[in-house]
Amino acid sequence: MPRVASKICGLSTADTLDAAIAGGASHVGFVFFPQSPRHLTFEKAAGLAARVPERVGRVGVLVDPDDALIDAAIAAGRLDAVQLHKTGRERAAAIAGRSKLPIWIAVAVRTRADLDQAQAWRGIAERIVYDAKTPEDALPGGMGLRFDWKLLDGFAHPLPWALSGGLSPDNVGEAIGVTGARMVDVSSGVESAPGVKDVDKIARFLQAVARS
Ligand SMILES: O=C(O)c1ccccc1NCC(=O)[C@H](O)[C@H](O)COP(=O)(O)O
Repeated sequence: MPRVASKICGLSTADTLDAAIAGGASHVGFVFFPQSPRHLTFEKAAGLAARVPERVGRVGVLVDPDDALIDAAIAAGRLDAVQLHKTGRERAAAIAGRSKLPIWIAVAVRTRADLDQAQAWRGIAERIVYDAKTPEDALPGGMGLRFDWKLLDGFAHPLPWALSGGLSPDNVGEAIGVTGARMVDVSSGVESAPGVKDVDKIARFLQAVARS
């Protein structure tokens, strides 16, 4: 088991899912957001979820979802956790109560002040995913953007957390060294084109994490 856990997000094919599992990912991410090039139909998610062994967590990535979407995603993806983007505190608490699953909250970071939002999630979220803030008209994640990792220096994390945003096989070792992250999350950094995961990049990313 590597010292640092990894979530490979936005998987949509059996071969890239298998590469993430074989490479030692602790979690795999399934995106349920039609605007994303990584969006999964429920049928596809069910097929992928069936390939994931018990030791690997299945995380559903959703953007302010309604109950019908949450319920269908949990069932199809056999989810172990729900990662929420752009979802308010009350709504996230309702989703936690309804789903009985751990909630991961994406906190969009550009400045040090953005980190303070993490405090509000005590008692609701199991984990904070610090991700780079994206432009208003863009996807809330999976954009390959990174924030200044130094912003995390000395920050008193209220909850377990993961580092995300613009990570790649070439920079993840440095990112772990600078931030002390115990979990990292990647999507576009292990792709050859938006939504197209690359088995070699996935393997290189997980090897770099294992070395750090
Ligand atoms: O990846 C998506 O398409 C996506 C769409 C809508 C909301 C969230 C999304 N991704 C969330 C993730 O967990 C990504 O892994 C994270 O944003 C990092 O992405 P990247 O910078 O491309 O590694």
